[in-house]
Formats: sequence, C-alpha cells, structure tokens
Amino acid sequence: MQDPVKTAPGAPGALAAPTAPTASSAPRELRFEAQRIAFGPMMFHAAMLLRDLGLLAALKAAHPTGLTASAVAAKAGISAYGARVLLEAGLGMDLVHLAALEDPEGPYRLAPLGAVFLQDPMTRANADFVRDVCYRGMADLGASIREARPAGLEAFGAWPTIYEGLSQLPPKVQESWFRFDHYYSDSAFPAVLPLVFRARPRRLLDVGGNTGRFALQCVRHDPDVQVTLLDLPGQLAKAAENVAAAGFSGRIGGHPLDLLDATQPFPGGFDAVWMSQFLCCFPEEDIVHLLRRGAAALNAGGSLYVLDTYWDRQKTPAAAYCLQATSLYFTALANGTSRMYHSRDLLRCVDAAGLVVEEDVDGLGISHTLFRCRVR
Ligand SMILES: C[S@@+](CC[C@H](N)C(=O)[O-])C[C@H]1O[C@@H](n2cnc3c(N)ncnc32)[C@H](O)[C@@H]1O
Repeated sequence: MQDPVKTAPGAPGALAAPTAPTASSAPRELRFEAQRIAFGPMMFHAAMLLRDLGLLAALKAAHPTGLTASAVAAKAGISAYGARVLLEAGLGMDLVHLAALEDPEGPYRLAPLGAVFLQDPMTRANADFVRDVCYRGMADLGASIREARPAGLEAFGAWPTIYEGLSQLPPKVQESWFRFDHYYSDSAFPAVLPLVFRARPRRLLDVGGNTGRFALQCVRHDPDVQVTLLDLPGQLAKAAENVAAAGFSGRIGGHPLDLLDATQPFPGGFDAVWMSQFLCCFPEEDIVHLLRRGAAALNAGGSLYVLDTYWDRQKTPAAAYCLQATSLYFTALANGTSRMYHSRDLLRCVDAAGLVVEEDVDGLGISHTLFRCRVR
C-alpha cells in the first residue's frame, strides 16, 4: 500500500509545526486565508450569482476590454447597485479584476479564477451540489455530529437517510445530486471496465447500483454479462426506466432491498460483486457487514471490487480538499455516520470482513482507487 500523498491537506508534511502557532505571529497571508473561511458562506452565494446571473459570462464575452459596472448591470438585467456589490465581492474573491483601483465603475475584467469558476465542469458540479443539496442543511452540522443523524436532511423531508428520499427530492436538488455523483463515477467507469472484465464475469452484482449507469456500461462492454442491481426501490424504479429505454431489460435486473436490513439476504451465485462510491455511504461497522454479505454472494474464485475515493490517495491537494469537504455532506445530509475515508480505514474493514486485497489501483478517473478483493 502506498504512503499518504505528502501534499494532501492534513498529511504529516503539512502539519510539521513544532510549537502551537499564535494568531499574532501568523503571516498576513494566513490571516487572509482565515478571513476567506470566515466569510466563505456569504462569498459563495455571491460567486454563484456572478456565475448564474451572467456577470462572469458577460465579462468573458467582453474580454480583454472589460465592461463598466453599469454595462454589466444592463447585460445581467439587475440594478447598478446589485452589479456593484457582486462585482466588488468578485474582486475580493479574485474572480474579477478592476482596471484601475481609483475608478470603481470599471471597467471590470474576468480574472483567471473567474474563468475557472465559470467554465470548469468539476467546479460547477461541486458548486451546484453545495448550493442545491448541502447549503441549507449544513447549518445543522453541529446537531448532526452531536446526534449522529443527518439533522440537515430535515430541510427536505423526514427520511432517516438521504437515500430513502433521493427519488422524492425537488427536481433541481436531484439534478445536482446526480450530476455530482455522476461527474466522479463517470470519469472512473471507462478506466475500470477492462480491469473488471479481464476475468470475464458472467454474473455481476452491482451493490448500490443506483440508476443503472455502471450496469449499462457493463452490458455494452461485454455481450455475455448479466447484471443484477441491488438498491432501494425508488432508485431501482428509475434504473428500470433507464435500462428499458436502452433496450437492456433482458440483461439487467433489479433486486430492491434495504441493504442494512440483515434479515434480507443478498442473492447469490455471482462471479463479481461491484461496490462503487457505495461503502463511503456507511459507517465502518456497516461496511464490514456489507463486505461480508457481498463476499457471501460470490461463486468460488470470484472477486469483490470496491471502487471509491480516499483523501490520502489523491494526486493534488485540491482533490483531497474536495473529499474532506464532501464528508460533511455525509454527516449533515446523507446519514450522519459515514464519510470519505482514508484508505487505511477501508482496508481495515476489508480485512475484518475476511477479504484480502489482490489488486490495488490508484489514479482511475479523476480520483478513484479500485481494490480487487477475494475471500481469504
Ligand atoms: C453514492 S450512490 C453510488 C451509486 C453508484 N454505485 C455510483 O457509483 O455512482 C450510493 C447508492 O447506495 C444506495 N444505498 C444507500 N443506502 C442504501 C440502503 N440502505 N439500501 C439500499 N441501497 C442503499 C443509494 O440508494 C445509492 O444508489
């Protein structure tokens, strides 16, 4: 197993201060970073409005000349006052630049960070997810931690976890949830298919198969494989629609169940059991049970695959930061007890479930690691 990436936030190299730092001795840049955190939730909304009211796009179209604040206001269809407060917040975030400090009317220009915030697909998936799914519920992070339940989920409904409510969330919230989930998994699926199908599994069990996205890729990749999806009824109803629309109802089936209900057995007789972006949805004790039940569904010689994202296995601090932040969604919105794991946490669960990792591949898609496991 590889060592943690030294540049990941929280990695040993990043914390090597011999004595506790004090606020008064902190360099100016650190104090600025602290203010970014302090005002972050407010600036976030300003950044989203700069994006969604079209201010950043107007500045992009007018690059490099730029636009005055009143011209931006006219293009966005907002008041001059509204344009000025958003543009000035944008200056603070370095999303826009002002041609001359002495003239606050502008012209304003799109800054390099503004171009990333406007155009980068990962930033868009993350930002929409934070605004539409997480923002309101995140105010209940403290209650969620104290009570080990997703207290923030009450913003949407009275479900015990977000998974029971997923198919009933408001359309925009669902759209942002799925776009976030798919943004990450879609990047990894093409990379893992050759690894999973090297052993030519004939029957594959996709545990937490959601709306059938991976199953559809499997049946397109291998003409002989049959896939069974395990998930909650709401997700499987959506999966059945997708599978039928793609013409694969004969090769992809669904088995609705609450995977945490130990009285409901998994179906058996599979050459491969697949768990993608799934175990991060559970606390460690449930992960061990789910792995054991997955292992019991395997034919002799079969493999259990775990595809997930671990913050210690990331190539960049930005990727580790995204995962560490996503953990807070699991706490306040999803179930109050799971998180984006360190790889060692997950490997400990694999061992406790009586499995051994035979293959451990990092760098799949944007941020995924694949463990191929067999029964010990
Ligand atoms: C984060 S999604 C991952 C979906 C998909 N495997 C992927 O890679 O994109 C987790 C899935 O686990 C399912 N799930 C969570 N808790 C469950 C439970 N108790 N019973 C059945 N399915 C559950 C959710 O409904 C969801 O489809």
